[in-house]
Amino acid sequence: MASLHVPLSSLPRPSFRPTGKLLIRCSADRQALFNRIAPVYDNLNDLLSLGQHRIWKRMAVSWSGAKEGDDVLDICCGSGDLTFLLSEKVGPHVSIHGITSSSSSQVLWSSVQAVGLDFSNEQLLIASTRQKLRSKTCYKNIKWMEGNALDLPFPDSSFDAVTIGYGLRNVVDRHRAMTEICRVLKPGSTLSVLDFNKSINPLSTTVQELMIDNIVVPVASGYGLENEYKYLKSSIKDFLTGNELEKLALEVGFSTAEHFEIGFGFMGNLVAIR
Ligand SMILES: C/C(=C\Cc1cc(O)c2ccccc2c1O)CCC[C@H](C)CCC[C@H](C)CCCC(C)C
Ligand SMILES: C[S@@+](CC[C@H](N)C(=O)[O-])C[C@H]1O[C@@H](n2cnc3c(N)ncnc32)[C@H](O)[C@@H]1O
Repeated sequence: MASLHVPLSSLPRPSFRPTGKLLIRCSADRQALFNRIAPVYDNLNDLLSLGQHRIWKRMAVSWSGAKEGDDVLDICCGSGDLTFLLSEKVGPHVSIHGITSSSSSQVLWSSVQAVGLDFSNEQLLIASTRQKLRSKTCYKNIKWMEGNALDLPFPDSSFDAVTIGYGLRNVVDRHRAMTEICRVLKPGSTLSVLDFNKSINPLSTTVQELMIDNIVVPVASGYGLENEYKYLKSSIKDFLTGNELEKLALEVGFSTAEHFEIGFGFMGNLVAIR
């Protein structure tokens, strides 16, 4: 696991209003934010969620229904947590070379692929570095792509399952993103959207905000990332509730959509079938 001791000087500098408030208005600002936090992103997630985010991500991938032999896509993949979990679902789990006959002919890897797409090159660099450090056969079939969730570079009906973890809240046009996801999914296939839960329960909202203000942001400020993690609270405030996410999915063409609250109500997962 990468060390948390990343020199602040190595992090690219953000742009601020004269008031010192970080601007996160457009795609470029968000791209820059995720490039800046990339070196410490995984470790801060482990620390700040006490490792729970790994359980939530496993739940999201299970809900995607991804199975052996499927073609799968993880949008806004970041450092690849969900992409790795998807590749474990779709395989292959033994080296094809290992099951070849005695002939010396090269056997091509299965066409099965788990694709991780993100527009942050720094996040993708972390993802591909992690992939190189892992030995599981299935990880060899992961392909990392730099691209935009709002304009997916795939034909219609390309994938058997799609995940987007902590990404939908961060794209600048959620309707367009969901429309694109619906387009690239095969009919009858599943989208699994994991993100923070914008609760309709005032107490849950208050506790979530108190934890961000009093634990998450102070810890992040130790890495010079106070404003980047302050963005979390405003982005959740601007997000959609579970019901609104279900409505959006049906609006763009999914046949069914259901939102589940997880992580003590702090997180949520939308499961939508094309
Ligand atoms: C994996 C998690 C968050 C990913 C993430 C998403 C974003 O949109 C960000 C935007 C800006 C900076 C960072 C992120 C980002 O890391 C969820 C877990 C990590 C959270 C940072 C911690 C959230 C704490 C919860 C409010 C309460 C957790 C309770 C748990 C039972 C301990
Ligand atoms: C909070 S991270 C989530 C990473 C990973 N899915 C996870 O669960 O840890 C959000 C990611 O979304 C990416 N992102 C935001 N908007 C995007 C867009 N329009 N196209 C592609 N990636 C985008 C960011 O670069 C960042 O890596």
